[in-house]
Amino acid sequence: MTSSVFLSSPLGIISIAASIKNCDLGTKRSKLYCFKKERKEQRNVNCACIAPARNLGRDGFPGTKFTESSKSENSSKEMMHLNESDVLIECRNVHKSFGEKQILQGVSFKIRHGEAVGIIGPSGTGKSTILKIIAGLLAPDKGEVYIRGRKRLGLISDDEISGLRIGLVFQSAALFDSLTVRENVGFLLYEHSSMSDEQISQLVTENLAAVGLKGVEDRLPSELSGGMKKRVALARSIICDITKESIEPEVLLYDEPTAGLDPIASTVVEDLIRSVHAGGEDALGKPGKIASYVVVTHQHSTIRRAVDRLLFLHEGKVVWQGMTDEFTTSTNPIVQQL
Ligand SMILES: Nc1ncnc2c1ncn2[C@@H]1O[C@H](COP(=O)(O)OP(=O)(O)OP(=O)(O)O)[C@@H](O)[C@H]1O
Repeated sequence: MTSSVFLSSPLGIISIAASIKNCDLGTKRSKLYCFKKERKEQRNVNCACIAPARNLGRDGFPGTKFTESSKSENSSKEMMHLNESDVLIECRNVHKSFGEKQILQGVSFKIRHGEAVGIIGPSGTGKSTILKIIAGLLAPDKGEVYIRGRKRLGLISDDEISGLRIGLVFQSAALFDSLTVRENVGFLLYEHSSMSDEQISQLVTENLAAVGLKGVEDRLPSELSGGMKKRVALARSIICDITKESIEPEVLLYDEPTAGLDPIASTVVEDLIRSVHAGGEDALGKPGKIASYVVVTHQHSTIRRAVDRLLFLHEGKVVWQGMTDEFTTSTNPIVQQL
């Protein structure tokens, strides 16, 4: 079993994309090889993501007091999950600091097979950081991350064995500017599969259709709307090598997938997130393939439409968790302030 983490960060991408213009562009594969080489050299830049300001300030919860009882509040439905074998990802007592700044201070939670989980909380509380730790882009200073019961040591590498694919979809669609939609969506397959260009091209078309896009394969990202870019990013995260004998389950991590979209475009993306999830149905009427997903969001509509269970992160800790319906009906003062 092999693991794969597909990630694209908002930082560094533009300079990398610009630099491939200097490469000798021949076939898609040589173009992408050249692109990958540049990307590898700048990987440290890619991983150094600093989240821009969001619609909630750091003091978005003035006067909020988190009591011990609220900290320990757990959803009764959450507690009903007793089967440990369906846990795909577990964070146990995760700590992370940047310099003197303590960001995560003992975060613990589990993501189970089939779940649609949202991570909410004030800006700067470490939501994106925990996604990057799950994805293996950042290592915790203390605490552990378990992938299907196996402790992950350090950062993820292409050779690491985990039996789980983890995809990370950043808030900016983070498409490679100089690559066409086809090359963006098929990127991993051109790089890591033995599929022919024609097979990949067909699969790209199918996956684009699954997110409701047709006839955009030859366009550059600059020729797409914001909502279309997010769909392309989604297609890129769900595509996989269908020639492999066994395909590992995939968990998708979305970092503010609807940020910057108008309400209608947000709804489309929220429904797409649902549709590619197991139990959902994509735009072609086929069952979704994603085992579980985690969404970091500030958007109420995303919480309502795309998520079943919520983790509330505050000052580096999970201070409340529960099902979405409990969130919307809760009389808990912490929840009410969102
Ligand atoms: N690579 C890094 N180096 C230094 N500081 C960082 C780094 N990554 C994140 N931070 C800092 O850690 C804190 C948490 O960042 P993070 O992006 O995880 O917060 P967030 O909860 O996702 O915020 P937002 O809701 O605004 O996206 C911020 O103060 C951020 O500036």
